Amino acid sequence: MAEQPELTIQGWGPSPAGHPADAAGDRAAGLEEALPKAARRHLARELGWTPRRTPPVPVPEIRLTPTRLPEPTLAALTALLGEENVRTDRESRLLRAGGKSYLDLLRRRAGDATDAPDAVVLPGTTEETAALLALCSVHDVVVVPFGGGTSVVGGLAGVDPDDRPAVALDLRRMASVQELDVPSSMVTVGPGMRGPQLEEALGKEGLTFGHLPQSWEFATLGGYAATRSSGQASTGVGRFDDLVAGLTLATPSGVLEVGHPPASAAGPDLLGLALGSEGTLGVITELRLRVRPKPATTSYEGWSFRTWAAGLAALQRLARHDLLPDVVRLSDVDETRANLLMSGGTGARVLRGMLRARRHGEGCLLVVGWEGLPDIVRARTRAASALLRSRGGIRLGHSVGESWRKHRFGAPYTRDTLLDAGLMVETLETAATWAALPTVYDAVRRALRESLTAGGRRPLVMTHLSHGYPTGASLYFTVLADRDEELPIQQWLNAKRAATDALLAAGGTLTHHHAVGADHRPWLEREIGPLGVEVLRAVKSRLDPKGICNPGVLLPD
Ligand SMILES: Cc1cc2nc3c(=O)[nH]c(=O)nc-3n(C[C@H](O)[C@H](O)[C@H](O)COP(=O)(O)OP(=O)(O)OC[C@H]3O[C@@H](n4cnc5c(N)ncnc54)[C@H](O)[C@@H]3O)c2cc1C
Repeated sequence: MAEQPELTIQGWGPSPAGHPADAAGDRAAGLEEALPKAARRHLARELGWTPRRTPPVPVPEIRLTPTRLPEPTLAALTALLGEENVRTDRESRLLRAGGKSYLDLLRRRAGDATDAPDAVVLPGTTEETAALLALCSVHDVVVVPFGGGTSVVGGLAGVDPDDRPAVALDLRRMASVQELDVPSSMVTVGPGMRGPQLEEALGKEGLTFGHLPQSWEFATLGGYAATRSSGQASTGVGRFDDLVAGLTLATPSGVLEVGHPPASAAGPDLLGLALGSEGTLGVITELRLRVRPKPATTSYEGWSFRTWAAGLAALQRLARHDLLPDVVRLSDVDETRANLLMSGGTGARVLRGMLRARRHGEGCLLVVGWEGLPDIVRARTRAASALLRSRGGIRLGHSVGESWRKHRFGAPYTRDTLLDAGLMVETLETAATWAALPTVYDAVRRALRESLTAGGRRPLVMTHLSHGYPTGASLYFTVLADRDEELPIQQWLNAKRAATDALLAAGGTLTHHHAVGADHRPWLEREIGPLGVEVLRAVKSRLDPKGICNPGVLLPD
């Protein structure tokens, strides 16, 4: 198994040389190199923030409690998996301590990893995983499946109401292509595989998978399935759910095979229970995924709308006529302004000047991308462009679209730099119908502003629409504020609570693609109702009677 880059313990990955994120600025580069002067000034003015050095505590000083696994349990785990696949060393445990939410990073940066798993276990097959779950049930050990470790909702928190010892079940040994069925456009893979490895394997056959979330470099296919992820091209290729033809779920009560390609009417679809189960029902140990030919043509371009409302109306119109591009991303005025300032360079300056000259103000940037056969791309582009233009859109050309594509994995690297300079940086997301989107947008921004405005501090809330559907779209909010160094965790918890209440009240979903995790579970009942929660509990207690499978997430207390 080839070594893959690791996420860092206190942030995102170390930027590999030559990675596009280098242009956005990696953490070693520091604030001055990561952000152009105009962007630093803009943030200071908007936020009431003075840049300062707030580096994380050195890794050797991070606090970790001794493993709580009793000796007989460790011996049983070792007898099952072999010594090299049961790890209790400091680094293995630190690397699986939680995910990559702002709260996770705050804790790790402050030197706290007391919530790290007691051990890391690495099964190699479905059978080994099932045996491991049975063993952990007997020994009363909590099991938290660990894919790429990129959860942003506390999905790896490992919290157990009974405070039992916990292991992180790392899936990296199950990370290969097992079968490629070209006539059926289907690939069978291990859940520990990451996107880049899958694309490399498929590319040799002229195929692609096409699921590209911003966490693509590190997240795993099993993690995508467990959280119902959505990638940047989901409007075209579909959500991850749409791409799963079937999967294998190892549970403490046995192994389930769900999904019957190409389609089946044999009762309710059990695949839907496994997708989004977040490790609470067992471990996804194999995935059968839909693949497609590599697109012969890709075309990305930028457009500008005078206002957010005009951009929304244009996209709604595209959706109604089934003309939405494969990638669609409309930024509001705040995000457009910040992105143009952050990208710096002559291109952004020329663009701003051109928009002003056409009395477009700063506008709202729309990035669209089409992929597929040349004739079809051409026809779709032509029809969609005519509609965008008729709704007041100004075409900015391919360089804007290509620039977004080049830098699209860079933001998490920049986040590390901003955290080092005294900022709070976090994102949240939802989805709503076209009718409800404007209300949800206003309500969330208002809630965040009210919660985070205090003592000279003001937040910057930047929003974009992405993942379009015939019935609505997803909204993604990025929030920056001067960090409250006294109560940084409370500062974000208050804001998140206010935003979540607001988006639910306005008709948004609790989560469109980040999942429930530990952070959203107090609100799950509001989304699916008390009976819905009882149904999920009943399924869990049948598959996981001892409640060892990731008990800290999804289901409310
Ligand atoms: C910077 C950044 C950008 C992101 N961008 C996106 C985005 O564009 N789109 C998006 O959808 N998400 C995004 N995310 C969220 C995250 O990447 C996704 O939720 C992803 O699906 C998690 O995959 P993972 O392999 O890292 O899973 P992990 O974080 O390891 O686990 C996530 C949850 O799934 C469970 N789990 C993992 N593997 C399995 C398995 N094999 N069987 C059962 N349960 C399992 C875990 O126990 C946990 O509850 C982003 C996160 C970050 C930090």
